[in-house]
Amino acid sequence: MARSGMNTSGTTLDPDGPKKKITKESFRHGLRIFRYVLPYRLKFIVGLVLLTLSSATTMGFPWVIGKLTDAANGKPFVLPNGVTLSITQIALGLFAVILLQGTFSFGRIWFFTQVSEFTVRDIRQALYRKFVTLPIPYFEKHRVGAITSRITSDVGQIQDSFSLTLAELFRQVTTLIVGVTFIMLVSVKLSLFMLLTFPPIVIVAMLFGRKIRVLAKATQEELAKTNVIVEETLQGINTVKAFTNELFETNRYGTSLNRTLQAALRSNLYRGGFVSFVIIGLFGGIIMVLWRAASLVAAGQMTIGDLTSFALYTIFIGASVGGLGELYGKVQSTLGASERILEILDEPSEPTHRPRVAGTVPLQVRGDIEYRNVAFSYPTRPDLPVLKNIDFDIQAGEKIALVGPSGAGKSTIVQLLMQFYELSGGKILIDGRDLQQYDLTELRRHIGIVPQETLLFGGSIRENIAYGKIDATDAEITLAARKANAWQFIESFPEGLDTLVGERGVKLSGGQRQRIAIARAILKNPAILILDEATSALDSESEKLVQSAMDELMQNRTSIIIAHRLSTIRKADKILVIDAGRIVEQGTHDELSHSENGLYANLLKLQLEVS
Ligand SMILES: Nc1ncnc2c1ncn2[C@@H]1O[C@H](COP(=O)(O)OP(=O)(O)OP(=O)(O)O)[C@@H](O)[C@H]1O
Repeated sequence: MARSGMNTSGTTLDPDGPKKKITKESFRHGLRIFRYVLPYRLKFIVGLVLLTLSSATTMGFPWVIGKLTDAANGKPFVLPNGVTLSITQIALGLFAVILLQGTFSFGRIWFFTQVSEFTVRDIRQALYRKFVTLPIPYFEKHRVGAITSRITSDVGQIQDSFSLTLAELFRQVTTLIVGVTFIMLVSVKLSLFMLLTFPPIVIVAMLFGRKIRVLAKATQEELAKTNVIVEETLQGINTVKAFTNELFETNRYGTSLNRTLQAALRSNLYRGGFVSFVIIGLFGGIIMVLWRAASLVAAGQMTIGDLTSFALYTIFIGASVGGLGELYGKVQSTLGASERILEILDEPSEPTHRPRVAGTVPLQVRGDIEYRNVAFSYPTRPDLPVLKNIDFDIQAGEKIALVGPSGAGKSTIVQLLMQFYELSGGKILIDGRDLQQYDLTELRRHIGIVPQETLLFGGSIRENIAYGKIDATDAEITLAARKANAWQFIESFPEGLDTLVGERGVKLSGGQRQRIAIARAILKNPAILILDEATSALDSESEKLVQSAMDELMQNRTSIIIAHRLSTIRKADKILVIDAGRIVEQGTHDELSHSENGLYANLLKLQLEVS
């Protein structure tokens, strides 16, 4: 699970969770993400060449400055062919170096960012395609927040890497190698002295920095905890007040705030220490090197120009050593992110959307259904059998009602028909053929569903109805809406079918939403229909409209209804009474209502009493 750090304003930072140690294995694994770069390898190579050139020009800069300083000190710069360059000429050369450096940098950024943008788009696309084809159990085992952060923050992390980190890494390493070579060329004695002084200081500073990061993270975690308290109590403010726990909650928040404060103070102590260490340690080191250098210059073993070059290279080297430490952390996060992304991409998809074998006709479904000794437990709770030995037949065109107490397993029975889960035992046949042998997509195309709670997507009513058949014409949509008794209310909106619904649109009532769902199903025109009746009561007018729309929809289809209303149950050809995952009774309404001690007769009595 990704854990998010928080900055002091409480927004989420650093979504990469626990960092991984860079091992050969994790490195090799993370590198697989590069296959998404392959299509853009030409751009990548151009970027790399420009990066090399820009690094080279950067490294040439201190060298030319040294020559300029020497020229100022009366030691002219002589080219290998014997030509002496004037100060102006050297300065012009310096200008040329900078001009090149600027141009190369532009090109490098342009090419690398292109590669990263294209790559990131492809990775997001691949992830999304994977998400929607993952089987349902995956979504029950993982939180949606965790899944979406793969496509947002993890991909973002990778984007940074391709556009920045990689280039930085390359540059720092070349700076280090070239820089050390150059200072060695300038003065071996001073270089050795410098290398013994500086790197240890930089390494200590890095360790210091790491400690500070750990402490900062602890502060952020404490802060996150205080935020949880605020959120929790504000969301449940009614409960807080009803239990008169205002003082208790205030104290709880206060305690948590104090913990944040302590953590923050501790981290600030280190922060202060770090700054004074940098001032004393780093500048102390500089003083020591300068002292040594000054002695060398005084002894005539080194020119002022060499000293200048040397000092500049030293600064470059120091910066790159420091930068490498930071980059190490970034590479770690990137490897972690890419591993998490690859993990999802490697998940097996549902075998949907298999291309149809050429020459075969589209699947026709009549609608005979058989459940043969079906046993089932949910993958998240494998030890809890939800269905046991479910065995029944439905002839094409029949209406079957599933009734039974809450939690009996009715919804589970119909979910299995959609093949959302794998059976633990037994089999389900449609038109005499095992469900397993169907192409999932083709099969689901023939099953329609009207759920208890209709999910409307943000958009127009038209789009929401057309969800049942994406390419439906306006006439088809209108006809479906009419048949679903939805046209009346749609017409009453000024924008008609274009009325926006969902989060930012009009709010439809429960009955209206159901009729939209029915219109969707009518458009889809499936051979098999699953109706999950809403338990919440509608007013009688709305109830009548929904009921007659459902009757219209059920005509000439095999229908399985999770029934809560007597009127529906009476009309069913057969009723299956489910209790604790078994079929305990089956028959028509008349048969079952007369069996004295039957569960159905009892449920019936209860419902009559309620109404
Ligand atoms: N996704 C799931 N993961 C794990 N267990 C589940 C899941 N969905 C349902 N269950 C469990 O399976 C059992 C049967 O649930 P199901 O939803 O099929 O009952 P139901 O008869 O449709 O109930 P209701 O009438 O209240 O909707 C319940 O014990 C429930 O807790």
